[in-house]
Amino acid sequence: MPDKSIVFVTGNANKLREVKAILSIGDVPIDVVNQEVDIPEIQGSTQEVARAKCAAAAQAVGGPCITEDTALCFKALNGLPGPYIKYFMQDVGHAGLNRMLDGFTKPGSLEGREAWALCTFAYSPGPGQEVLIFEGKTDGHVVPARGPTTFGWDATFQPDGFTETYAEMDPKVKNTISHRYRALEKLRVHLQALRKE
Ligand SMILES: O=c1nc[nH]c2c1ncn2[C@H]1C[C@H](O)[C@@H](COP(=O)(O)OP(=O)(O)OP(=O)(O)O)O1
Ligand SMILES: [Mg+2]
Repeated sequence: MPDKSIVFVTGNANKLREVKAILSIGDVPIDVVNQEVDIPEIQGSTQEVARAKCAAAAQAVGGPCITEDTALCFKALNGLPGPYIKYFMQDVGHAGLNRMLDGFTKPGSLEGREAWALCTFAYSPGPGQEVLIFEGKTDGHVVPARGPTTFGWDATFQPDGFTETYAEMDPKVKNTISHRYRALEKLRVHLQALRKE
């Protein structure tokens, strides 16, 4: 890669902020340039959705790029809503997501409310070229919303090992344990190897 920047195709300003923050730290900081292009998202597994989106994004920008797909997966529902969490969140909100799990849970207990946040970064070297996938996962529970409701389902996801939801914790802490951070640590290795080519 001739320069030290990468094009991130996303329309989500919160994602962009976290990705910039995470990739700006480290031995070899990576500069992220945003292009906001509306890319259609297919139905399928998280990896199928991610591959198709990145391939279409590379066509749209005419060069190398990364895209990112975030899924929230409920254990009791065998991984659903998964990649469709955006539409569930929009239509039923935090309270509705909680209610979906009430039938699996004893009142006041976290048992049955297990969930994992799954982040799938995809990298395309350019239009028509093979897309690479980098995944990161953080386990936790779905809880009644606590904290600011500015970013998706952050207020309703409590990562394991913490008493705070993603929304309540210091963003710096979220960025060291999140699904996004874990996926970016893998992507970072790949991008650094490309620079040495
Ligand atoms: O760390 C997160 N904490 C809480 N909520 C989150 C997070 N990361 C994504 N989200 C939300 C945004 C969207 O409602 C859905 C993913 O959908 P997803 O298609 O990947 O995102 P998007 O359409 O907003 O942006 P993009 O232009 O990159 O496709 O989960
Ligand atoms: Mg999207």
